[in-house]
Amino acid sequence: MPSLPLQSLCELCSAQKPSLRRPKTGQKICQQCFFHVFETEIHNTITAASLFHPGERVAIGASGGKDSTVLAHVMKTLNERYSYGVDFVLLSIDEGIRGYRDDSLETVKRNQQQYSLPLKIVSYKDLYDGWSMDNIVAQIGSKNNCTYCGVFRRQALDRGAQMLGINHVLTGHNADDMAETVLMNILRGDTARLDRCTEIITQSAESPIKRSKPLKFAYEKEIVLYAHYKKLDYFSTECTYSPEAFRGTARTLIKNLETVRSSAIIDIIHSGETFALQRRGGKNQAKKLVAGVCERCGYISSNKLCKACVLLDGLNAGRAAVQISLEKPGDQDDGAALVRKQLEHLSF
Ligand SMILES: Nc1ncnc2c1ncn2[C@@H]1O[C@H](COP(=O)(O)OP(=O)(O)OP(=O)(O)O)[C@@H](O)[C@H]1O
Repeated sequence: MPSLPLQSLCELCSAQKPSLRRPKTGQKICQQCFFHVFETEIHNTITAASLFHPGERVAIGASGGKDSTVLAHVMKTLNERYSYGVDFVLLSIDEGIRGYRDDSLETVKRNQQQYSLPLKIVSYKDLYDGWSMDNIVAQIGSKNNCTYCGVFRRQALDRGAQMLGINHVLTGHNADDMAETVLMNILRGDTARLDRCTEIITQSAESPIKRSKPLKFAYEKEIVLYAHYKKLDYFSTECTYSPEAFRGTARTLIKNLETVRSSAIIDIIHSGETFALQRRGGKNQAKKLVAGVCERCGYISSNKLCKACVLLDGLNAGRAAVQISLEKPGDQDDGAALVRKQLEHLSF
């Protein structure tokens, strides 16, 4: 029997017919090899960063979307395959967005059964004086709502983890998200954030909880393919409230770059990781945060009030505008903030 031409076999195993072209490398490979390389790359990311230790309890931030569903599936698979000895728990935040989060939480509840993992759901309403995102948008409109949601969700994930006695939360941020963030920080001239945005593990003085991103090098297109071929149960509707325009523009740019050069996503992350940022004589050095507690809610904060309580004060007082500086120490002299300061000192 004549042998098949080489290109009609999987470029990795040379045994099976290829069923897809791998977005990250362009290789034509079979489904089994795709599963294997996708999972193994995540395992390598985990071991290179020593992300877990045996006996550790770790929460997976589970939104029901493709990224965190794939994350939960792969973490369970690798934990069993490589005996990490980690005790995983699904942790979901209910922001209170009707027609979006209520439906995606139903998906997480099914995932809980499918993966036999415990699930904890924490809601904004319970944590924040009865405010849900639907109520917040009804009061402030749809313009700044992502700011509220971001501050509240970050703290809610921490608080949920604390309720579970856990100090490590995984999120499903992928390589595309990370490349977008690098690009946004460059475009904003935000060198302080640029310095740390590619780190796989982050922990701030404002939180006792460690965050990590095991999908940091996983391409979004591969996550979608993996979820599709594994027939994972996930929720694919976008949030009903307005997305951040700046991030959306950076996202489109990344996607366009990817179509002409598939390695662009990894290349941007690599650049972000290896930039040597020039320090300006201590001017750009981060002020040391002194961790204290919020006078109002008692949660960790480096200011008198934590960011969530500052926002809640505004909401409870019926103010619409965001009265909060979301800058981190060291950011003050960068980009737009720097231009603003220079303009303030101009005299005519
Ligand atoms: N409501 C939530 N509850 C728990 N974790 C969340 C929630 N929203 C976001 N996360 C975590 O933060 C990560 C990034 O969230 P983002 O809002 O950017 O969603 P995404 O990129 O669409 O991810 P996904 O596909 O998992 O929804 C998610 O993968 C998840 O781990």
